[in-house]
Amino acid sequence: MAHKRLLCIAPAHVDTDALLCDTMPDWEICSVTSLAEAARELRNSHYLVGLLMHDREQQRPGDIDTFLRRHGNMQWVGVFSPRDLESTPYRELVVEHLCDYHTAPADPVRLSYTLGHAHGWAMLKRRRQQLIDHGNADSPLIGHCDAIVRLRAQIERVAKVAAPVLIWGESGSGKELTAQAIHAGSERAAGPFVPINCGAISPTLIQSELFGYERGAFTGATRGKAGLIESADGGTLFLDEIGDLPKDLQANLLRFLQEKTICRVGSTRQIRVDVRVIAASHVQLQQAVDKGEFREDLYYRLAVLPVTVPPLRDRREDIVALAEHFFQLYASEKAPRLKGFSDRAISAILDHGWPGNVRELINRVRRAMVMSDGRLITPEDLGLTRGIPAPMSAALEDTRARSERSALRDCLERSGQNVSRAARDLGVSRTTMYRLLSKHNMRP
Ligand SMILES: Nc1ncnc2c1ncn2[C@@H]1O[C@H](COP(=O)(O)OP(=O)(O)OP(=O)(O)O)[C@@H](O)[C@H]1O
Repeated sequence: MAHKRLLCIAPAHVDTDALLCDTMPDWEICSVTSLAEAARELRNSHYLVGLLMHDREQQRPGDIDTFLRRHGNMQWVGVFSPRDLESTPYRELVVEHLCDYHTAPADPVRLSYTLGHAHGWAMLKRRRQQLIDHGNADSPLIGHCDAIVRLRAQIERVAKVAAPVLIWGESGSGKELTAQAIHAGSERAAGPFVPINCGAISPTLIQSELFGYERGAFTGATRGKAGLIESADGGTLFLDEIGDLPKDLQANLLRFLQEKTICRVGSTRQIRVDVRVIAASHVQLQQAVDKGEFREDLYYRLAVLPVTVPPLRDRREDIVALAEHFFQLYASEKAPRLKGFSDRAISAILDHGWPGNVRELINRVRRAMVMSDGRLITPEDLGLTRGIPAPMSAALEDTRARSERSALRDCLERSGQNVSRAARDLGVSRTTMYRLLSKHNMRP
């Protein structure tokens, strides 16, 4: 059992020994009388739990807010007079920063239970953070379900050999992450990992992008340039959406895979390149081969080691852990009061089909973290309300409008009233940003 330590901030006239020591004999308690003294103590010592017994004469709400914001990694319990709790700034403090509160005069026994719970809660959070920080140190892929355990084992196996890998998986399921993991686990880990999305480069440019060009190869080519294959020398080339590679380039790629040499556009000189190729596709390439859209010989060259990334809907046991991982990952974008997911949100996450896979999950969680108005993310914040008994639509509209207004205000404030930056932070276009500002009668 971890040693329990409490930092207690109380006015000088409160006898904290008499209040706490009898009911909390197993705790080590440090009592201080001001926020400044508490800040000094926290610079030198580590505490999981703090008790703030409010001193109206000495502590203004703004000072308490600044102090608790700075020390938000602890669990704080407050004791306030009933009069304090009638005023909005104090109620805001309680909601924003405290895990629980009592009204003065506090009952020692009840207070000791609350502090015990706060300590248990802090331990759980610390354990979860340790898992997030270190639990997956060997693999960037979060998850413990059978499908991910199998995928990790496959990655480990194919990383050890040099043959080409063909990764299949739905869009957003983690194909590039899988390719990165194979590269990181291979002998080439110190070399470059060069990704290229074959579907995103125009067919007229892809040849020179991949193979490079010599000076004078075409109008405007005033200097020669190495292509992506050359720049991956000693490392791994990741060809995403390989099914989109034009037919003539499929022939060039096949030649490179067979001969390990390339020819820049506008040159006949063969350049030897040492690259491992990992290709990926969201369509079953075999079907493209059957339809004559993809060269069969290239397919067999690439598919020496096939790896399948399962869709998120087949990894139900991991979805909540992934959602919580991304909540932690983007914690700096959320309001301090936001503590996690409501039970309804967890049910909605589990019920959703995730057609956009992990990328959709990331986008929904990030959006919810910006839009949420409360302490816990709701299905509405995630945009997952289908199939869940909805609150009355007027109330929902009202909640949504309030969320939008507060997200717009926060983002504009953070960006120094810069509309483009605020739009980027919110993940919307500038046009949508202006539409939202006008809808809410707001001006940057
Ligand atoms: N198991 C996982 N653990 C943690 N993050 C993941 C996991 N799977 C995917 N991601 C994250 O999800 C996002 C999408 O993954 P990735 O880009 O690898 O998917 P993809 O299948 O290559 O997508 P596309 O087909 O659209 O190119 C990335 O931010 C990635 O880091």
